[in-house]
Amino acid sequence: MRIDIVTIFPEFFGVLDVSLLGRARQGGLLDLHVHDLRSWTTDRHRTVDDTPYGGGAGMVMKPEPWAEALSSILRSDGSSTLVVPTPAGTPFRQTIARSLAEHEHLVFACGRYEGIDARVFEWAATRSTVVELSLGDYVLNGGEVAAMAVIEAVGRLVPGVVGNPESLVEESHEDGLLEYPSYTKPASWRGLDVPDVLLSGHHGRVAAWRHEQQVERTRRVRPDLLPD
Ligand SMILES: COc1ccc(Cn2ccc3ccc(-c4cc(N)[nH]n4)cc32)cc1
Repeated sequence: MRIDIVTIFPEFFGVLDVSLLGRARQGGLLDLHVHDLRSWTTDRHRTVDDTPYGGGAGMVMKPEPWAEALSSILRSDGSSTLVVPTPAGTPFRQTIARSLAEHEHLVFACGRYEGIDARVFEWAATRSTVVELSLGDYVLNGGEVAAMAVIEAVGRLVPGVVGNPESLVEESHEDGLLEYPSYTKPASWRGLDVPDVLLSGHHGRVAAWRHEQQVERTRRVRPDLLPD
């Protein structure tokens, strides 16, 4: 999978050189490139924003630099998917992460200010698939944090990135339920004991207990995830 990120803060993504995704990049599993939007400006001040038509506070990102950047990054055969973090997007969930992990080329458009001129996405939709995503019902200052979260959630699903694919199966949201509580040594810690069933060595009972814990935790914390 190739991932391109366009941002006015390229240094923000330095962290993608470390940890799991860093190793995946070195191993050639993830081909990740970060671009500075200002590279596609033509004026002396490298301007990327201007005042909003219709008035209002803040500034809007100009369409021209974005069109120049995306024209040189989006694939000409229409196979690219443009991922646009925005407060007004579809809520990002594990189902979307799984779907995006199947795509060959993801391009992340990280806006700032009050967002990007809306015509950019109308134009981009004629040459790519455009997916507008919200990280949640709260407001960030730009798209970078959201893009980082989506890239990590998607990147870890790419075959080979996570050492043991089994560990991807029993995770929160993977089967529509929250994960069960996990424990490790010591069996007793500050007067708190690991549930006996986990020490029983009886795999069937352990599996049943873990599923019960998933359902109970989901019912308590996220009843919205349970079927009516
Ligand atoms: C019109 O209201 C606003 C419009 C934009 C902004 C700042 N901003 C600029 C680009 C950008 C991209 C994503 C997000 C974002 C995504 C989620 N889930 N929260 N916030 C925020 C973003 C603030 C408010």
